[in-house]
Amino acid sequence: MEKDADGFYTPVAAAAASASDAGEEKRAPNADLIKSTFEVSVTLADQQGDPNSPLHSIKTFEELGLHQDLLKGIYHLGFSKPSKIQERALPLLLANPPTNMIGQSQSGTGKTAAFVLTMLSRVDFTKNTTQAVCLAPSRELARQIMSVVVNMGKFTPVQTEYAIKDHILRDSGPITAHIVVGTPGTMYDLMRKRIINVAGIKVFVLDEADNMLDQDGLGDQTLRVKNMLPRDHLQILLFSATFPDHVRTFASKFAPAANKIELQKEELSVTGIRQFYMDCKNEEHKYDILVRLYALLTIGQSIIFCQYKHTADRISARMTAEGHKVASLHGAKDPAERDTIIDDFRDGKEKVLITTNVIARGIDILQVNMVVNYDLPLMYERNTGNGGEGGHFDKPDIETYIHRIGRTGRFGRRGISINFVHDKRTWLQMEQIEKATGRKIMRIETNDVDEMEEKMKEALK
Ligand SMILES: Nc1ncnc2c1ncn2[C@@H]1O[C@H](COP(=O)(O)OP(=O)(O)OP(=O)(O)O)[C@@H](O)[C@H]1O
Repeated sequence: MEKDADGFYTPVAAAAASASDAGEEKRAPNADLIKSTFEVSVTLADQQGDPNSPLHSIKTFEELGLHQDLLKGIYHLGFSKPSKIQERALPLLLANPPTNMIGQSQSGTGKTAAFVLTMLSRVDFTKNTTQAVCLAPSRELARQIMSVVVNMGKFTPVQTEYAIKDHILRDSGPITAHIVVGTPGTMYDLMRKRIINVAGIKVFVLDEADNMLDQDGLGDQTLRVKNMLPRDHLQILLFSATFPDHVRTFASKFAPAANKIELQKEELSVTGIRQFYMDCKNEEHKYDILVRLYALLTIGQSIIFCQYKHTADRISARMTAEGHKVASLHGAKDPAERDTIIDDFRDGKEKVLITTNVIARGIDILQVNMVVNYDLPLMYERNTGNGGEGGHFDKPDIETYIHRIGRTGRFGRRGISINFVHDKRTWLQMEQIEKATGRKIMRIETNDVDEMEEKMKEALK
């Protein structure tokens, strides 16, 4: 991938420029923004011409009713044609009067641009007050969304601010940024303390909406934020690759009378991701196999998902001690460290990232061509007996599986996912995943490194 000066935009510069334009030297809003490598591969053109592809569109961006300054931003990012979700959603999102939207489209098909363009289109830049807020489940995703806002808004005077932990200086005054992106806990805090003035907010976006609304996840915090917002004239946008049935009903209440773009069950994951499994003998064997895969993991970049933080730490410490270069990231690390780890990975300084579900959703790093489910994603189920005390992890978490493997195969690229199974229980869990997603998971022999290599290289061709 070539990184020429034009195709490799550094949001830091734009953020600093927009901060100083507004005479706001004190709080450079996006000073820690990541570099984004918005590279577009030639194969995309073919896929965008295929009517069955989620990247297909018959319209151009010009036909979608976007402002000239936003079209410039889009082309600056190297986008030439909209994807299906962008083509279908944008005219509905931009129509007046504003209507709510529940938008579902496979991982890596460009949902972010759809809601970012809506926020940028709805902001009145003559008013220095917050008009659009966007919530995401992790700081990593919030920072990534912000880089899209800054990049797409490069030719607009947009002012932005974060609502993520440890970002806002304690003595900082009220936020006047047009668009605020963050995680629900911090967003709520800033609204409650009136650092964010909610009166002018007219767009409320939930990325990874099913996760943000889930009562077992961030549902309570998200609802608290919503209750702070003006009730009239608020356009609510919910986007995700998955909307399981138990969230769908709540989503419809949360965003009443919404336009809906939905996927069928069999369309949930993109076809460019080839799925494999490896039959390991036991937990220790899983580790051995991972180490044997190391050379393959570093051909491009890879993400290894574990169920627990301590597993991620343990295997990364062990691999590091054995001379391999890996990084680990999870929610118990402090925010500054998390930012450095993900930025280094994004920049390709680290090739293998061992992590938990914290980055299972939304993270867009085009060079990631392999995802390993070291542990399959499992759902916490509360016990039904004994007054509901306690619970256990036994059922596969289908949605998280879809999001995890979706960290590869972005926007038509090829990718591989490998699941480690090691006993009857994990085998059955994988079978359930296969059934629920309707996609075959192929076996790869664990003791034949050549076969492994051959199959994987073929899958990436
Ligand atoms: N019209 C387009 N042309 C070319 N590239 C695009 C286009 N729209 C989006 N992209 C690129 O495709 C990639 C995936 O987009 P995005 O991250 O928005 O996916 P998503 O649908 O939000 O996925 P997820 O469900 O995993 O969050 C990004 O790198 C983005 O820059």
